[in-house]
Amino acid sequence: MLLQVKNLSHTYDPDIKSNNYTLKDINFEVQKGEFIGLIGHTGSGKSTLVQTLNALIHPTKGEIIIDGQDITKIKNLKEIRKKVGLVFQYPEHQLFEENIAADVSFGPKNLGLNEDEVDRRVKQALEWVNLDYEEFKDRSPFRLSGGQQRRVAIAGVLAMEPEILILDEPTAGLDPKARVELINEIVNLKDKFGLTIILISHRMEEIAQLADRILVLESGKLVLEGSPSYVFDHDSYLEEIGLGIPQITSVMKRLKKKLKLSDMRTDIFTIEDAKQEILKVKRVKDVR
Ligand SMILES: Nc1ncnc2c1ncn2[C@@H]1O[C@H](COP(=O)(O)OP(=O)(O)OP(=O)(O)O)[C@@H](O)[C@H]1O
Repeated sequence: MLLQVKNLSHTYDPDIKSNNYTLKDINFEVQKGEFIGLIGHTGSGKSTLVQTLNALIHPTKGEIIIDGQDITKIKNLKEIRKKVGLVFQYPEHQLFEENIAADVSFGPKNLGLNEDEVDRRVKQALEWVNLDYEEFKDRSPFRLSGGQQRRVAIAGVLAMEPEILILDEPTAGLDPKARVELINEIVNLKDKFGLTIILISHRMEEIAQLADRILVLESGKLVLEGSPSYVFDHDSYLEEIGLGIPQITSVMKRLKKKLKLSDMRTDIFTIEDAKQEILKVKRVKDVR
């Protein structure tokens, strides 16, 4: 088991007896190479949770065990940053160096690595996010498209070679084309390098297509957990807590009900899969 979160609670209130907890007794596990989707209504505690995972926030109670070690007890933050990389919402706001190579090398340099190793990591990280090193290394991060800036910011975290990559709404504010490109990069990171990823997103389509498993937070509690098929089958409950299901899944559910197609699958997350399922059900009906 790569990550175990045990009885994790957090309050921002200095008076911990106030019972004003943002995270409430959260327990979950993540296997190496898994892609976890983290969803929840705004203010449910998603960002707080992921910030405890890379020690930006010290939780009020509980354990976060990575590779058998409770990171809430580790004093050396560099040790934790090597294990867990966190890409914040709008990470381009944190680009600050005059060129891209300098920006991406900031983290590895801070680890005290030698120059050759820093260079190797910068080249590799840029390659991982599909930015050509020679073409981009000397360019200013401020003269890139929004999608490219985001990729440079992600490269900066990847250059730390973390075991777990956490992305907090990586596609927020990008246009559809840049969004699709960035999602493809993220899929590549998992498929090619077997990286363990935790992704926060308000876009249910994105989560459904990417995640192996989804965690649902509501008012600081982990209220639902399972495969996309399982989680998005709880549409009434999700609606109650202010969340939707992917639009295409909703269309399939309505079609099934309206046309009384009892055999039709509704755990469908892409237009292509919807088309195939409708054709399949139609063929079965025609044969009958
Ligand atoms: N630094 C802080 N001090 C006090 N309260 C905070 C702080 N950061 C967040 N909170 C509160 O904790 C709760 C959870 O916030 P958090 O940002 O973790 O939610 P979220 O699910 O990530 O929301 P969003 O989807 O809007 O990003 C909210 O009520 C928020 O106001």
